[in-house]
Amino acid sequence: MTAPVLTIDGPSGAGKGTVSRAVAKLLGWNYLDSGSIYRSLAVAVLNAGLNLDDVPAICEVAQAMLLEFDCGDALIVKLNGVDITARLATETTGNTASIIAAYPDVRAVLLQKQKDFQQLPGLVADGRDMGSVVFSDARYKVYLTASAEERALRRYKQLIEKGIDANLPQITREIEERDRRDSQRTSAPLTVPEGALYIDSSNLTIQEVIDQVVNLVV
Ligand SMILES: Nc1ncnc2c1ncn2[C@@H]1O[C@H](COP(=O)(O)OP(=O)(O)O)[C@@H](O)[C@H]1O
Ligand SMILES: Nc1ccn([C@@H]2O[C@H](COP(=O)(O)OP(=O)(O)O)[C@@H](O)[C@H]2O)c(=O)n1
Repeated sequence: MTAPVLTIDGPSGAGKGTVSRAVAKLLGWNYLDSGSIYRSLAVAVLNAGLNLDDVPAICEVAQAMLLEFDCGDALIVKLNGVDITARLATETTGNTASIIAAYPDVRAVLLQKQKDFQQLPGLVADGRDMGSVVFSDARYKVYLTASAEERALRRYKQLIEKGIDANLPQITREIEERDRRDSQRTSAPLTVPEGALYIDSSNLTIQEVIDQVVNLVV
């Protein structure tokens, strides 16, 4: 039996990670935070001091990197044996991830690493192209969004809570820039997958979103 997949795609700060983790826990399913794979590669690329337009070198780093995920209450990620969890959350990492994620060759190298997460009893997969490309035949699909102002405010509060210095106007600009880059790239752009349940969470609580998503499956 193939494991059923629930995909949750959407822009930065929409609540994908929060909702996906909660839904995976409620269903007892596995969880793939595909953005953390792109973010981990961004850390590896920054560590190696590569130029962000050196695609062959980025692909080489992507192929060689060894990632370990510990999906307990909080996600812990190790890159080649070193805990990089704290560096994953920064906006520098997120923006770098968005730049290198636009290269089709880079996406191709990371494809199988993501597909490997489809294991019984099921998978909740969060990202930009989960329902459109990586798990295009998923049984359940959600597109989760919110206004750019609301998403910037959420991200700002999240960074401050983590003790990371943050500036709201700058985050708003970066969110808009990332939306543009993620939606306009030619390879696996951010899009509403066919048949997806569309949820605008601007005026919904986290619990209300979780309820809508779980209702799709049970
Ligand atoms: N519906 C909501 N209402 C208010 N805050 C939310 C909502 N959904 C998520 N958040 C908060 O917004 C922040 C970003 O959520 P996150 O799950 O990291 O988004 P994404 O994975 O889409 O980038 C988190 O601090 C989270 O608690
Ligand atoms: N499936 C995915 C997931 C992330 N990404 C890229 O990786 C970046 C970081 O992803 P993320 O999910 O951690 O970002 P947030 O939504 O948490 O800000 C995104 O801006 C995308 O450019 C992607 O291209 N495809």
